[in-house]
Amino acid sequence: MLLLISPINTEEALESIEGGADIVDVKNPKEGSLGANFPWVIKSIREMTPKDTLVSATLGDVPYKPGTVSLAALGAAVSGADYIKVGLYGTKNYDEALEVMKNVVKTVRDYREDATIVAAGYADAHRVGAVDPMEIPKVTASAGADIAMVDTAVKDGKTLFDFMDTEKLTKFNDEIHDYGLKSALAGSVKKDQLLTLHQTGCDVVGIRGAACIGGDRNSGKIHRSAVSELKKMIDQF
Ligand SMILES: O=C[C@H](O)COP(=O)(O)O
Repeated sequence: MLLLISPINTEEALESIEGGADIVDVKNPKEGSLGANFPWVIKSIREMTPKDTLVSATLGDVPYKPGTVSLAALGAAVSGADYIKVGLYGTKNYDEALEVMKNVVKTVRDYREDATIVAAGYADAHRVGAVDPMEIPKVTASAGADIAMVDTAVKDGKTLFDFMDTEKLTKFNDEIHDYGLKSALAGSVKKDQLLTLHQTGCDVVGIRGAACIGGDRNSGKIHRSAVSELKKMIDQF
């Protein structure tokens, strides 16, 4: 299982890198769960990150506007993101989510064929009217994307496991693996939940809060000691 850490600026990116993150995921929590950061922040973080470490960028909790989202995806790719995450927030169902993802895939592949494209749904989709997370593996495969992800839309202390139990998470992971693709899971994940996530077959775990001093994704700052503790735990599995 790979460790994806979500910094908001170059200072936190350095802590993520020094702590041993496998993927440095540039994010802007002020704009939501998968809030987008600015192109120059993505560019600076790509420049400071070792070449063999992937840099990811979130496009935001996106609306059902395939054109707008495609342009955002191109912006992330041009800024140097290797890994592009789309939060399928404003898409209410499979068809809408697929339409957005197909256009993102076409846009990004046209610019950079080897970019990794992530379709992210929300475990608590019912709270915001978004597409059912169990549709995400099929959306990912049908759109030609690479990774099916689940995060939580509302960061109010509830974790991924409050909305999806291990049986459901295992089903999600099995389904995306059956397509020959990979899974990523996030949602206020705590260090004592890592083993369970690994056991469900998760390929990438996404973390911000638990990598911050004090464990708060908004008021805290990512620190290398917290990142390396998470990394050491994962490496033991
Ligand atoms: O992509 C993963 C997210 O940044 C997870 O953030 P969180 O651990 O604060 O829920």
